[in-house]
Amino acid sequence: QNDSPVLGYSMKERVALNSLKANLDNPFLNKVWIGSHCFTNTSQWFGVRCNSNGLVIEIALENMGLKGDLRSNAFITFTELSVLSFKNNSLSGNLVIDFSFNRKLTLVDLSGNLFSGQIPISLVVIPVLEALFLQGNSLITGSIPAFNQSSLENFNVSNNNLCGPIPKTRALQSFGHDSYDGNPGLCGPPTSMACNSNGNDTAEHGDKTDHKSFLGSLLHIVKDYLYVIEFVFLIVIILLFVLYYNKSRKLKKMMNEYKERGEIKHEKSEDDQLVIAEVGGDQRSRPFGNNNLNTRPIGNNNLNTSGQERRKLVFVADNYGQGSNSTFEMSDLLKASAEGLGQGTFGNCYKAMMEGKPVVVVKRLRNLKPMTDEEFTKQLLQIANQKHPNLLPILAYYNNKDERLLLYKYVEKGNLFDRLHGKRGKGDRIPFRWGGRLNVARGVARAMECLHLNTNFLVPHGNLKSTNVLLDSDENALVSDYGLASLISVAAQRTVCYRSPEYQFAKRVSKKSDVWSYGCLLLELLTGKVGVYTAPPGVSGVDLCTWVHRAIREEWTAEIFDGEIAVNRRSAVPGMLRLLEIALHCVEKLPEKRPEMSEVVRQVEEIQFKDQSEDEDDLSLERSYTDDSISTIASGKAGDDHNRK
Ligand SMILES: Nc1ncnc2c1ncn2[C@@H]1O[C@H](COP(=O)(O)OP(=O)(O)OP(=O)(O)O)[C@@H](O)[C@H]1O
Repeated sequence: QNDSPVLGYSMKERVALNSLKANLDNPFLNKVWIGSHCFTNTSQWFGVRCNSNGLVIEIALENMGLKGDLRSNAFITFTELSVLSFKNNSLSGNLVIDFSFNRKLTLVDLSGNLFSGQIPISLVVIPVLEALFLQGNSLITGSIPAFNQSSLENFNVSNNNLCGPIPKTRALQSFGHDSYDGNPGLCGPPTSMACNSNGNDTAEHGDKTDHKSFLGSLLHIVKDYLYVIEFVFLIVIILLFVLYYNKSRKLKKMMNEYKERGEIKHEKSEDDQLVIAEVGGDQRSRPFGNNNLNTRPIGNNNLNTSGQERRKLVFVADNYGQGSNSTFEMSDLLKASAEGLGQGTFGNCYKAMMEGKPVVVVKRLRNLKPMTDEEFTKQLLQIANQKHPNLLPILAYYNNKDERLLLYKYVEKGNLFDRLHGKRGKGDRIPFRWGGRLNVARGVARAMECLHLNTNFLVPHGNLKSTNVLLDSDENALVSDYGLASLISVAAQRTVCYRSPEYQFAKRVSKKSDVWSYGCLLLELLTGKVGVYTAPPGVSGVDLCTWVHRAIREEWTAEIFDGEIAVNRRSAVPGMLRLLEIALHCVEKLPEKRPEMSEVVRQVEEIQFKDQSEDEDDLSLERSYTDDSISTIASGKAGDDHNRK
């Protein structure tokens, strides 16, 4: 198979790519898929990436209006393929693709097409599959195969025509109903549609697409429900009785404990649980819950983790837990209106608004690795003890056996991703100029240096990206989510953003992978382009490293910098070029070639910012970009691959 060492690519893969090209017959691909598709780790073919052996590891052709179908054997040659994405095209035909030779696939995204047929069974046996997106094809039918890879972190088959019960595998049951919504024939948890007694969905077999048959089967459900309703009622009564019995027993025990310590004040159950509505499509405000925990804020840095303390909000930030306005209790939080902010790697985030209290953000942690309460508290306090003006402090945490929450101040100006990419092309966008971006680059570098230098911490950030950089009222950077990668399972860590090349092998985050992420963040700041790994659903991004290297190599130099900073012209160009050089140094393929964060801070701080008003009318932009400076960067720091041409 591997004829790559001699040629720099595999001949078989070349034949397969050419056959894919012929099959898709897309004018753009026909034009640009020429020459060698790989030369060791360099690919000039749009959407194709190769590894150092010249084998294809990624085919990503997204949002290109591609038509036609994908042959069943289209990918069997690509044994090293890790990422396959055709999202948001118009591909059709039966999805009988054979993936059994693609044992290294981590991401398959065929969402937003017109595929029909069943979910390929060969995907079930891919041991490292982390993400499968098939949503929005409308025509995919049949049942969901029993995916159960422990690596599977993202799964979405919504808005198709799937049917039958959702297999009760651990992996499939771990996703929310939104991964399955829009399939009228699917039943069983996590959907709210019950399956009938034959194990089939209540809407009969989902292959039937017409609404009439669906309505007919709905009547059938109602009939079935009438039969089981008495039984359910009986079960509920028994459960309530058992719950009541348990609760009163625990209450008695707790009262006795309090009595023994002469501390009895309130009568509350230990079992009171926090209930927070999950984030759904509907992001309207709603109350967090109506439980009434007996909680009170404790003083600053009160780190007592006894059983009683565990059920309270523990305030860990400076200036919290003392001032009358800033303090609040879990009961205030439970009464707050909550607005979903998003679903991230570490859990869901909510904005909580309490009457007369500061607005806070609650992060409900999930995917935590197994650890005792004490271990959790210890690690969390290590994170909370990181103090730096560019790190978003943790205000408080809540550690209960079923629920672990982190609380942060709500940062009004939102995140860097929205600042960079939001409202583009709209009249109300406030331009994000060079000075502001340089300030953010500096702030983030300092925050990362602080994390890397603190010998008591020594946990890398692990998930640096533009949505984890928040902007305070003066647009200073506040890095968030630092250290949380150390709390989550290794499987969940695989979803971290901006995967560095060595991450593919080591599967662990490190200081050097943080440096890589910082370099990618700089490229996002400089180009104003959405990175492929940070792109939210429905937005396509580019692989920033590949794109910038290619732009330098092919001398599209005037296109590298975002138009909004390009207007700063003469005064800014040397600084922009220097920052680009630093970014390219940070994204060196070999981790040992990347600089330490303290070196990066020194270099970024050396960049001088001159008042841009000096040269507002300067029209020498083109000249600035076509001078020798960019080619110097290309031949110096940007790595070997762009020197080859
Ligand atoms: N303290 C905060 N103030 C304002 N917005 C916040 C705050 N914390 C998080 N956000 C925003 O809430 C959204 C969800 O955040 P969250 O950290 O859960 O996910 P993420 O950053 O998109 O992904 P990940 O979990 O991988 O970091 C993001 O847009 C983030 O910028």
